Amino acid sequence: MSASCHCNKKRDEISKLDDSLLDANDPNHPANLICELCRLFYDNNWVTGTGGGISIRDVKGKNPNLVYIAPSGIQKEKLQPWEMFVVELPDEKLLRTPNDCPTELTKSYKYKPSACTPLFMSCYTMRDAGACIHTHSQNAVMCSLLWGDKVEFEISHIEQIKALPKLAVNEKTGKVEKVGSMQYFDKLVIPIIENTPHEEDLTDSLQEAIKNYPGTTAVLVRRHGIYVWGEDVWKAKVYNEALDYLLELAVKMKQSGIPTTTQSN
Ligand SMILES: CSC[C@@H](O)[C@@H](O)C(=O)COP(=O)(O)O
Ligand SMILES: [Zn+2]
Repeated sequence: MSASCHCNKKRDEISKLDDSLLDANDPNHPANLICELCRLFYDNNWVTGTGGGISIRDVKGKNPNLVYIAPSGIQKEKLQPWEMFVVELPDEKLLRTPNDCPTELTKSYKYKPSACTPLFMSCYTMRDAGACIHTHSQNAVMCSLLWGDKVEFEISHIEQIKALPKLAVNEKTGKVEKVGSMQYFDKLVIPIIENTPHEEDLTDSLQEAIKNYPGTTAVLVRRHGIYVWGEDVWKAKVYNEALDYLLELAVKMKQSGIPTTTQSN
C-alpha cells in the first residue's frame, strides 16, 4: 500500500513533528518550501496523481550540502515537512528519513525516497544546482510529441525567453556558469530524451544531455515531462514557469502552423 492511501488524518496529526533538520518556524526552510511549492505546482496541474516533484539544496543554510527530497508515491499536494529525506553531498550520506519519526504511520509504512533522486542528484553534482523541479506538465509532454523524434525543442523571438539564464562554460574551471539572461533574439534549445519504464533509468541520458547542452537549464523527457533546475529554489521556480509558458505557447503555435523559430536563427 502506498502512503497516499493512508488515512490523511493520521498524517495531519503528526504534521507538527520537528527535529534538527527541520524548522517549523522558518517558512523558507527547504522542507517547508517543498510542501508549499508542491501545492502550487499541483494547482498548475504539474504534479497531480503523485507524479513530478521538487528537491531543494539548502544553499542559504549553515550546511549548503544538505539536500531535501520528498518520499516516493505520495500525493505531492499533501506532503508534510516531517516526511522529507535529507542527504548530504557529495557522498549522498543519508542523514534523515521520515521513518526516523516514531509515529503510528511510520510504524506501518516504510517510506522510500523519490524515484527522481538520481536525476535530482545529477543536477546538483553536474550543475551545482540549488533546486531541481520535475513536472508532468502536459505542455512539456505535448511538445515532446509535436517535435516527433527530434532530440531538441527550439523556440525564439518570444519576450518570455528573457526570464531564462544565459549559461556558458567557464574556461578556467570548466564549470557551467550564469553569464546573464537570454535575449529576445536568442534561440532557446532544450534537449529531449526518451522515456524509460523506470524513472531512475533516465539518469544516464539526462546526464548526457546535461553534458552535451551546457546552455540548458532543463531537459524534456518524451511522453513524460520535464526536469528544470536553477541556482536556487526561486530561480528554479521562475525558470520552470517561463519554460512552461513557452512550451504551452509552442504547442499553440505548432498547431496553428506558426514556426517557433525564424530564419535569422
Ligand atoms: C504517476 S507515477 C510517476 C513516477 O513514476 C515518476 O515519474 C514521478 O515523477 C514521481 O516519482 P516519485 O517517486 O513519486 O517522486
Ligand atoms: Zn516523472
